[in-house]
Amino acid sequence: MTPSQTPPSPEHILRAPKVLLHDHLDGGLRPATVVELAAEQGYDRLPADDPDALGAWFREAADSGSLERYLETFAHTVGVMQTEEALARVAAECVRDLAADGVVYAEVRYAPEQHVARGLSLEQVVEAVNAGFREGERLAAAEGNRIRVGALLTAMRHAARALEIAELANRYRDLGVVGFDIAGAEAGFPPTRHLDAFEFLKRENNHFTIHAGEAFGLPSIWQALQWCGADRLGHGVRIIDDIKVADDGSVTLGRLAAYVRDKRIPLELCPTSNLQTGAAASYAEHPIGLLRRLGFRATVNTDNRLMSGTSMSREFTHLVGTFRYTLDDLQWFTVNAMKSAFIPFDERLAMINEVIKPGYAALRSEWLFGQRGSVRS
Ligand SMILES: O=c1[nH]cnc2c1ncn2[C@H]1C[C@H](O)[C@@H](CO)O1
Ligand SMILES: [Zn+2]
Repeated sequence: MTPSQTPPSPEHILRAPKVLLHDHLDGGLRPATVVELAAEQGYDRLPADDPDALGAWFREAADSGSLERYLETFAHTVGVMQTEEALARVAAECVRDLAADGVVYAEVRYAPEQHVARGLSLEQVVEAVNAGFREGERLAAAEGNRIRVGALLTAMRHAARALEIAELANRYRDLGVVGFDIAGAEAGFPPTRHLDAFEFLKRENNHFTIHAGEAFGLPSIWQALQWCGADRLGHGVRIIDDIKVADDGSVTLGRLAAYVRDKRIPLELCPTSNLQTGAAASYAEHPIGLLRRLGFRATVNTDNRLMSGTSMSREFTHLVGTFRYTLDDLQWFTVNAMKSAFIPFDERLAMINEVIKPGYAALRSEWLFGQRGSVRS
């Protein structure tokens, strides 16, 4: 048995370099931080004051089988992220937590319009988060975990501020913001409501992803790609509805699924989140297994670490346990994600060749030679 035939250990999964494209800043707070920020800011609506109980509350409340109910839990995180100090703290902790989990590159998203309830301007929100990200990168490096983080600015699809947020993302381009997104309830809020924002970004040669094909199916994916011109799909998991597997195992792709695969459209898959919102019934039945086999540009993501009680290592561990994935598979997902990032091509390539591939090669060689550090002794 070689490392290419054996599922990796939890320790190897933790240390494997990982890339995360779909993670919400307001979905990844430490429970203890929510409690402390609520006390500092006089937020008195938390459902629990003890961090463990609060963490359990978020996971259970988000586990409803409905995206709309899942989204209700964000009132409590957004509720305590209304000052520059709170935003910078949450952003710095996010980066340190991701880095400690072995994430080497991440794009973290949030909706600036949700953080202005106590008087901050959109610019102040973006600058506070950026400052927190830079501080988190510095602290993580000092802890021995190097990571690079870019922000994605999200507009809420039920609101009407998408163009304004797209313009904001464009203004902060090269200043920490690498792209744009829309999120929120999908059914009843098609992405074409925000065409002006997407057309603006295309004219500016900027990048965006769209949450599509999570709670609603193919029409949402089709609009996101063919009307709006999304570079990536947030989730996109319902593309499975356009794939037929016959009893003899033969597979037929519909026109849209074929387009997604042929054009190498990145799918930001979030397995645990999908189980909670009812988009998939179990890890074993999650479309990621088939999409990986068919060679779609599939990536693995956390979506909301707090609401899903997850991390990149946990997502990988579930997949390894379910599909017997090896280090080769984890490298494949990671390289897919790095290829799909919104930073410049030469920087993506350098991350792949200088960080990701050597990182996986080192783990394989450790496996072959027995134990950590034994390669040269
Ligand atoms: O999985 C999701 N689908 C749609 N919207 C989502 C998801 N996770 C988080 N959001 C929303 C709630 C957050 O407040 C917002 C910005 O991060 O994005
Ligand atoms: Zn999401």
